[in-house]
Amino acid sequence: MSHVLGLELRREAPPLLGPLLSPFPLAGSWRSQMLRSDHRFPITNSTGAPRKAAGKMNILAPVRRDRVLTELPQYLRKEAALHVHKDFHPRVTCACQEHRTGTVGRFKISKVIVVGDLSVGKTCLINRFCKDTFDKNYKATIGVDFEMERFEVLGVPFSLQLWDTAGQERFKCIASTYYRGAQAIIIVFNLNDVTSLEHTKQWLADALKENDPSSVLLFLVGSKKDLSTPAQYMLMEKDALKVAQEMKTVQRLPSPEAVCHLYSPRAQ
Ligand SMILES: Nc1nc2c(ncn2[C@@H]2O[C@H](COP(=O)(O)OP(=O)(O)OP(=O)(O)O)[C@@H](O)[C@H]2O)c(=O)[nH]1
Repeated sequence: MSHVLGLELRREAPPLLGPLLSPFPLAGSWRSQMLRSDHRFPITNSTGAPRKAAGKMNILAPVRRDRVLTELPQYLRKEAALHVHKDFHPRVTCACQEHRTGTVGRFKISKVIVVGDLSVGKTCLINRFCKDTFDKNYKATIGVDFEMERFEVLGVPFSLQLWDTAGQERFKCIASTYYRGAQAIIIVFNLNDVTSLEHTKQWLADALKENDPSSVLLFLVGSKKDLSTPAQYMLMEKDALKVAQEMKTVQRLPSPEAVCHLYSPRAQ
């Protein structure tokens, strides 16, 4: 199961990530950190004993069933859609089927960074997505954390790297070194804390220092919906949509991708 893979990855990151990341020039933060370090990560089994060297080792677990998309989900609102087509371009499908994906290689990997104020719910959002869990106890992220989710989209293997960054000021410096090479930025704010919404502009500005605004996808996500009253929620939604619009205009982001999602990992 891919959420297990996420945990496994942390223990055995370099051997697994090596072949995954090598064809992808942008997802370099983790890799370059590892390349810079002198550590050697032994390949071990669950008991910690080294695995036998096998001729060929199938290290990837099958893609989780709910991560196999046989058709692209249709958008609910066109203005909030990442794609408006029903299928890949025939040339893309053909190239994938014939393994002619060139420099992209066998795997397509996208890097997503999740940023936002302290305790807004970034880790919970990722955990709900990757492990379908929710922890009500707060444990601050130190520096960065990392999850990997594998998909199969219209028969094409696809992996998502999710980088969970710390919201605490003292870790900002470490976390920001992992911003580079993101294809998507998720900025989280707390629906019950207007200051966290105001701070999203600064989080975006910092993340865009390391990324190309013309190609990055942006999501503004409001968390802790279960803790707000309908009246509070309506007000906040209005403000959040305004901020999302402002972000698009100020940062000249490509239009439909700056979208506002309002979310609660508890309520789902
Ligand atoms: N009620 C409720 N609590 C939430 C929700 N999302 C997160 N929390 C709680 O808020 C606290 C902080 O959540 P985290 O996900 O750790 O926050 P974070 O943004 O990762 O925090 P940092 O790592 O410090 O940046 C935890 O106690 C969570 O249980 C939500 O949607 N509803």
